Amino acid sequence: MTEQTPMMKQYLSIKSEYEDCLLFFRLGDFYEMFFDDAKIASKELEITLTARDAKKENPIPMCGVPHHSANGYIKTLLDRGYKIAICEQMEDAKAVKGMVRREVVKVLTPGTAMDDYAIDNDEHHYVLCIDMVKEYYTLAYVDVTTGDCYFTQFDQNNQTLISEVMMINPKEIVVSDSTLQLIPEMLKGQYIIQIHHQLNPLDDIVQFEISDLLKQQSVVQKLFNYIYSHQRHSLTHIKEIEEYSLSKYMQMDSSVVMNLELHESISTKKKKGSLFHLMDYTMTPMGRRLLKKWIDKPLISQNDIEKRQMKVHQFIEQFIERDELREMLTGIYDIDRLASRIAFNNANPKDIKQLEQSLLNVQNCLTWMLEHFNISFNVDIESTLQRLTDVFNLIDGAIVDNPPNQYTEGKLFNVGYDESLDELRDISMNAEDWLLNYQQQQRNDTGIKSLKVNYNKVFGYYIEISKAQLHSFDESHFGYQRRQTLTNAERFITDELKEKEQQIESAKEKSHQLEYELFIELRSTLNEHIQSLQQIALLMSEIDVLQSMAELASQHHYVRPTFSKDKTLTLRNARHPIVEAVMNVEDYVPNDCNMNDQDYIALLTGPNMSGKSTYMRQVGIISIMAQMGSYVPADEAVLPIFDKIFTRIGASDDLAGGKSTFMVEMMEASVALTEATENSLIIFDEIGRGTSTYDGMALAKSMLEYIAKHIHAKTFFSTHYHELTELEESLKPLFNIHVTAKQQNGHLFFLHKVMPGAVKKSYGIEVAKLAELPNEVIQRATTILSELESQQSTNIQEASQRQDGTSIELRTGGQSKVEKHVSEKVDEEQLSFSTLFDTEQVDMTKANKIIDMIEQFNLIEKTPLEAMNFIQSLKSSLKEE
Ligand SMILES: Nc1ncnc2c1ncn2[C@@H]1O[C@H](COP(=O)(O)OP(=O)(O)OP(=O)(O)O)[C@@H](O)[C@H]1O
Repeated sequence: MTEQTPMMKQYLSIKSEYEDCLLFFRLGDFYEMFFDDAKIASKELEITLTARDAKKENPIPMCGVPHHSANGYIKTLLDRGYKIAICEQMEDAKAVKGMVRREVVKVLTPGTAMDDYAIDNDEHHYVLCIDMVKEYYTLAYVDVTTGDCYFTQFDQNNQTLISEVMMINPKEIVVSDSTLQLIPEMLKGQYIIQIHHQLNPLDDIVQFEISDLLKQQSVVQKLFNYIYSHQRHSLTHIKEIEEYSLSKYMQMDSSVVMNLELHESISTKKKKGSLFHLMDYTMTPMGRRLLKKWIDKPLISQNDIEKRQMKVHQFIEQFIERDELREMLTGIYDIDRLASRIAFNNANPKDIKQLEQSLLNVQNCLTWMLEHFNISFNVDIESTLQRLTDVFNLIDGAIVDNPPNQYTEGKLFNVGYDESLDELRDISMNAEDWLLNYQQQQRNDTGIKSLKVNYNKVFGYYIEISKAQLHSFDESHFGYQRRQTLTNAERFITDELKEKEQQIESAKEKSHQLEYELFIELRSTLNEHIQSLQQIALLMSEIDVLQSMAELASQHHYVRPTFSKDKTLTLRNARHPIVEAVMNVEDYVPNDCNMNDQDYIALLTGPNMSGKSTYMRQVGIISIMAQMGSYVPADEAVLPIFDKIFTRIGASDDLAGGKSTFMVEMMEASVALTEATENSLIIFDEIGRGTSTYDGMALAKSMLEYIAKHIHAKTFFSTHYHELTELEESLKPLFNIHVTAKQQNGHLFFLHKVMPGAVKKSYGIEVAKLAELPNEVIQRATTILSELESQQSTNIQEASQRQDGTSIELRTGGQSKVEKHVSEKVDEEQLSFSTLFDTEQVDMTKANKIIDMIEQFNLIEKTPLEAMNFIQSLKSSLKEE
């Protein structure tokens, strides 16, 4: 081992305390990285890997980034999940002999970084801690940049965990070693997971409101320990932890967020094309974050939903006042994040001034609200106005209009804010006049008209006389001392000038120091108002989201939905808001939808590309929008309140998790079938197509039967298995609908209109033709299809003949019809057709007779008792025959 230089020793000693971080080690104008850190950083940042002591036996790998442009590099590394320790020089290298003292000033992690460049205005930056307590998952998460903090717990169910984590979308997840084993692979593949080690008592760390009960939760302790170990800062700005239960909101499985494109478009993975993007007419970053939260957590209390609707309604009605309000909202900065910066002592003078400007605009908005709208909020507007006036006056009286970014540069405070500061400033301000006077006086004394008094950084103030004037000049006579000789001039100082210079310099220095102290003081006074600021931010974000919903409804002609008590679902002329928004409004074909507690499974058929997915998705999206309190894209909307939504749409692989398309499909279906209730909405798009036709069809059919028998959830089920449409005969709640298309002159036209009944034809080959598959393939497919179709009809004929002229369809169809009517009334499996009528002894003629009698009797209209009596009499009459 070669002996390390003192600087490398210093590096290694600091690095040993930050093993899990990339250490950005400040050397002059660069941050340097060494050893493995350098190898990682050079690869990730695509910068050159060099070596220190290249000529020695063991050169040290090294790379670096310029200090002034480090932010971009840091952000890249954070986005890729690295932790970064920033180590600065704590002394002026020129002023010290030997090693400069260096210290780590901050540790940045993807979820705890507070700097502007590392955070996205429109999104929360949550750090999420997951823990396991008995058979519960406990989750605690916080956004240190805004102070929002939440806690929830639920049964140990990995699907629920995945859904909830995807909804939170944390920047990093913190777990202990033991919990790591339980975390589903899918989450490990998608999120940055950090292992948590140390645990200090919570009391030493937090200084915000926290109930004793939550304090005892190990997940809360672990979360704040993790944050504290990186921020090393008191967490005064963290808002009171909001505890919620998943059942307080509409629950959506993880595929809903993706399939209904709540956050991003499936095809582009961008915000554009998502429901969030469509709905976003907010004017502030705080509003934007709240809108996202409302999309993720639709309400289930009708009362709460209607309260929001009423507010949206007022904003819609008063559109002129709303326009004014929107204008005023534009001038409001991110008060939540400004408040957090104040609490973290990293707010600069510009931040404080932005806060002041925001408060002025908030004041205007709230006064406007009081004058023109009659909307009440959880926070009282008048008392909020009073509190914000206090903070506004504080800043307004203190900081100048255009302050510098740094509070070490002076010129921050208004004249009159502090007497001593004014005095110090007078000295430097008056210096100018003094110097002009002094120059004039020297010119008079020496008789040299071109004499100048000037200043430079190295020599301070000096008197300059040109060489041409020097011959007639006796410097000692005037007490001039030579300072510097130039080609054309000589520079002097005098005792008087030196003394004045010291006075000016020290006044300047003192005033900077005083401004710095005053700024720190102002910041800590503002710190006492953090809670008020956070309340103001919450109120403004709510106003912003509500006006945004009003703007959305007005611009797109949406309607206010109502909620049914009897499980009716009626949509008239409903549209898919995102699809509609990207095409001409008149090109979109609106559709109706009708369901009730008797008919609640819609089996949807239609050609590919006709609009089946769009139709089903629109019902899901409309339900979410309605339960957010928003208006919806339809002419009329009556909806049940859904407790949960499940979707299985399109192909999605979980290759990272090692699961095939079909496996994912079955898992998603399984979640829906086990968790859905009669108040849920299930959207299944072509379930079963990932396997053989018969397997797929069998699975699809049995799922539909299961939903009808056990779940009774509102279900939309699209399929290309036309055989399934026959279920309408036997499965009472199921009804067929189809999306229309027409074939004309060999061309296929999509009409996108949803109509009752099933389609008889798939048009698969016609759609393939539209996709411009080679003509030869299309023609061959047409031949194969007609061969298959004639083969199938021969098989059916043969089967009928084998049954000695008895139609199989009639037999099975008839049997199930009886079973259905009977079981619907008596709901006992043992009373099925076979046990009731001993099938062995019922021939086809008898079966048909039974069916006729049942239909004549109109069993379906009767009470269970009447039904039972009728069946008993039927049985006896059959026996007698
Ligand atoms: N109601 C509508 N009005 C106008 N255009 C529509 C409508 N519904 C769907 N479309 C258009 O048709 C395209 C295909 O729709 P969608 O994906 O819903 O078809 P699909 O029947 O589910 O197809 P596949 O069976 O191949 O999955 C959409 O991208 C949209 O452009």
